[in-house]
Amino acid sequence: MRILVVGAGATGGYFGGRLLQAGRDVTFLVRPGRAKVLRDSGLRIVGLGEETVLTPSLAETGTLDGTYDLVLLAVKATGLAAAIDDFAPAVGPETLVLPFLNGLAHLDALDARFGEGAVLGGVAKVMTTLDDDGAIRRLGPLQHLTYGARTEPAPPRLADVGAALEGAGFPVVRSARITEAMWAKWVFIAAIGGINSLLRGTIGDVVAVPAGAELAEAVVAEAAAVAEAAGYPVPAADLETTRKTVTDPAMGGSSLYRDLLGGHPVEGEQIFGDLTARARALGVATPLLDLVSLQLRVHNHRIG
Ligand SMILES: NC(=O)C1=CN([C@@H]2O[C@H](COP(=O)(O)OP(=O)(O)OC[C@H]3O[C@@H](n4cnc5c(N)ncnc54)[C@H](OP(=O)(O)O)[C@@H]3O)[C@@H](O)[C@H]2O)C=CC1
Ligand SMILES: CC(C)(CO)C(=O)C(=O)O
Repeated sequence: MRILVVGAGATGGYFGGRLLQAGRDVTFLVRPGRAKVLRDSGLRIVGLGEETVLTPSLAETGTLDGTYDLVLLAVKATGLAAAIDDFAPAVGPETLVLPFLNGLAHLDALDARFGEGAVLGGVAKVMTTLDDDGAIRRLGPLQHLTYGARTEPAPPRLADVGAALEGAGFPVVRSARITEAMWAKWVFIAAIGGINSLLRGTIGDVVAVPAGAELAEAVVAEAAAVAEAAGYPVPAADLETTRKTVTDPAMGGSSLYRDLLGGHPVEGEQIFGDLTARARALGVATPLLDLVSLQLRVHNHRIG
């Protein structure tokens, strides 16, 4: 199966790199800056005692000249529209697109361009970031992909997707309820990122002070209430994982918090603006998440 990874950053670079290591047919679609780093230094995965250097196959944007079987999409939401235009030449009648962006907003844009049947649902959990020198740094052991069809019947090539992703050194789950899984991840990331942003600290910082853990639980409860009202209640085990994570003294920050601290644009509208808008439409009060959403809007406005 020919796989095109769009976004060779912390998420796409990590999972794409693992697939490459496992011998899969992987090409990374990259823009000139990232292409230079990957050509000069290789695709490096570091941290947790690892120093892996891979030689990836690259396609620069604007040079795609054939279709792929599977597109793994891992760009920031802020770059989604441009990325869609850039990888569109790789999408033929049989291509499946598997996005790993947080939230659900990206699905509308992908469905509109490629058709709902071609767009799978996906959830990535991984603790990685890009170092200043372009290496993909693991910050913790978490690594997990979930994927599934959003349409009935499932696309015939879904089984091939499983075969392509499995056995590459990270757990992969095919979900029959992928939209529910995406909501559960949305609650997870909105809770972690919301707590980080609201209190300007890691989860460890927050739970170290009196009333910190209570605030963390309150943010989880708000996000979970929206998912429930939307018809996708977070399964009890996932909710428990989220609660444990946001009260874990060893837990750090989300990628959104790292972007916030670094003065970069954040996925505020996609993770919080969309969630709070849905909450309002459903009659669910989300005062804490509203504040996060507004705060991130101000941040994005300030940095321009
Ligand atoms: N980091 C994490 O731990 C996790 C992140 N996520 C989600 O995954 C998504 C990606 O995040 P993350 O990996 O952190 O982001 P990064 O910024 O690390 O990586 C995004 C990559 O996409 C590339 N890119 C952007 N536009 C294009 C384009 N048009 N063509 C080719 N490449 C492009 C960027 O390259 P360039 O150098 O050219 O800008 C960059 O390398 C987000 O929605 C995030 O919320 C989900 C789970 C975990
Ligand atoms: C919390 C985490 C690491 C889980 O994958 C995440 O999604 C992010 O930082 O964006």
